[in-house]
Amino acid sequence: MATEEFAPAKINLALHVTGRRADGYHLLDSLVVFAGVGDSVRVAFDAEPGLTIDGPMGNGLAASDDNLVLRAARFLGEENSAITLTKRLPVASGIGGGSADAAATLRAICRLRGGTLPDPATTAVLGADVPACLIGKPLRMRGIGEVLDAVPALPPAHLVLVNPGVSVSTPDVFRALERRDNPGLPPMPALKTAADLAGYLSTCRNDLEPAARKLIPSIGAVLAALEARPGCLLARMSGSGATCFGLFAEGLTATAAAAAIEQAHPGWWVAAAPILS
Ligand SMILES: C[C@@](CO)(OP(=O)(O)O)[C@H](O)COP(=O)(O)OP(=O)(O)OC[C@H]1O[C@@H](n2ccc(N)nc2=O)[C@H](O)[C@@H]1O
Ligand SMILES: Nc1ncnc2c1ncn2[C@@H]1O[C@H](COP(=O)(O)OP(=O)(O)O)[C@@H](O)[C@H]1O
Repeated sequence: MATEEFAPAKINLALHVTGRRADGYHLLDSLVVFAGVGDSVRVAFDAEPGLTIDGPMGNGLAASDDNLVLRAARFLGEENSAITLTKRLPVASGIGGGSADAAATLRAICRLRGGTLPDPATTAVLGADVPACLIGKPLRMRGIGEVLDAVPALPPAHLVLVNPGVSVSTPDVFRALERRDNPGLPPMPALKTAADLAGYLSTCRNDLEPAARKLIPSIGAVLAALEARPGCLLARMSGSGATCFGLFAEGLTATAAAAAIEQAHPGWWVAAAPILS
C-alpha cells in the first residue's frame, strides 16, 4: 500500500503585514496561489519505516525527526510510515517547500487510510503555511496563516520563479521589519486576464521585501532580471524570500524567460510553471 502526492510551491502574490500578536507571530493578509512545480512525497505503510530524501534539492536537508514530513506523519499518529521525499524546491526560500511537503504527507496518509483530511486550521501547529498548503488552491490567507478564504477564480497565468541560491531565515526577516501595522489587501475586482491580475497586484505589496532585501541584496538583482524579460507583467518577492516570481500571460513566454535567466545566471534556481487553478 503506497501512494504519491505532489507538493506544489506556494507563492504569495501579495503579502501585507497588518499587525503582531502578543506571542510575537505576525498578522498577515496574503493572496496565495500554488504553482505547477514542486516536491513529491511517497508514503507506504507496508515498508521499512523511515524517511529517504532524494531529488536535486535534497542535499543539505536532513532526514531527521524534525523534518516536516515526519512531523506531519506523527501529527496523524503514523510515525511508522515509510516516506520518500523528492526535493525539487530550494529549502528556506519563501515558497513554502517544507509546508507543502507536510501537507502532501497529510494528504497521502489520509488517502491510504481512506479517511478525511484534518481541519486545515488544526495543522497550523506544523507551520503557519501548512493550512493553506493543505487546501492547495488560490486563497486569501489571514491571521498568522490559519484564516483562509476562497477567492474569485483567477485568470490563467504563468510564473517564472527565481532564487539566487541563498537561503533566508523567516524569523530573521520578520525581526528586521520596520513597520508591522500596514493596511490589508485592497478589495479584489473581477480579474479576467493576466494583465488584470498584474494590475491588481501592482496596488498590493510584499511588506517583507524591504527587510529581506537588506539581509539578501541579491534579491534586487533577481527582480531586475525578471523585470527585464519580454512579457513580464510584474515581478515581486514571495513570502520571506529570497525566491521572486515574474508574472506572464503565456506559458511559452515564461519558458523563454526562464531559459534566458538560467543561461545568464548559472548559480540561480529557475523554474517556469502555470498558476494552478
Ligand atoms: C512568511 C510566510 C508567508 O506565507 O512564508 P515563507 O517565507 O515561510 O514561505 C509564512 O507566514 C511563514 O510560514 P512558515 O514557514 O510555515 O512559518 P512557521 O514555521 O510557522 O514560523 C517560522 C517563524 O516565522 C515567524 N512568523 C511566521 C509566521 C507568521 N505569521 N508570523 C511570524 O512571525 C515566527 O518567528 C516563527 O517562529
Ligand atoms: N521537508 C522539508 N523541506 C524543506 N525544509 C524543511 C523540511 N523539513 C524541515 N524543514 C526546515 O524548515 C525550514 C523552512 O524551510 P522551507 O519550508 O523550505 O522554507 P520557506 O517556507 O521559506 O520556503 C528550513 O530551515 C528547513 O530546515
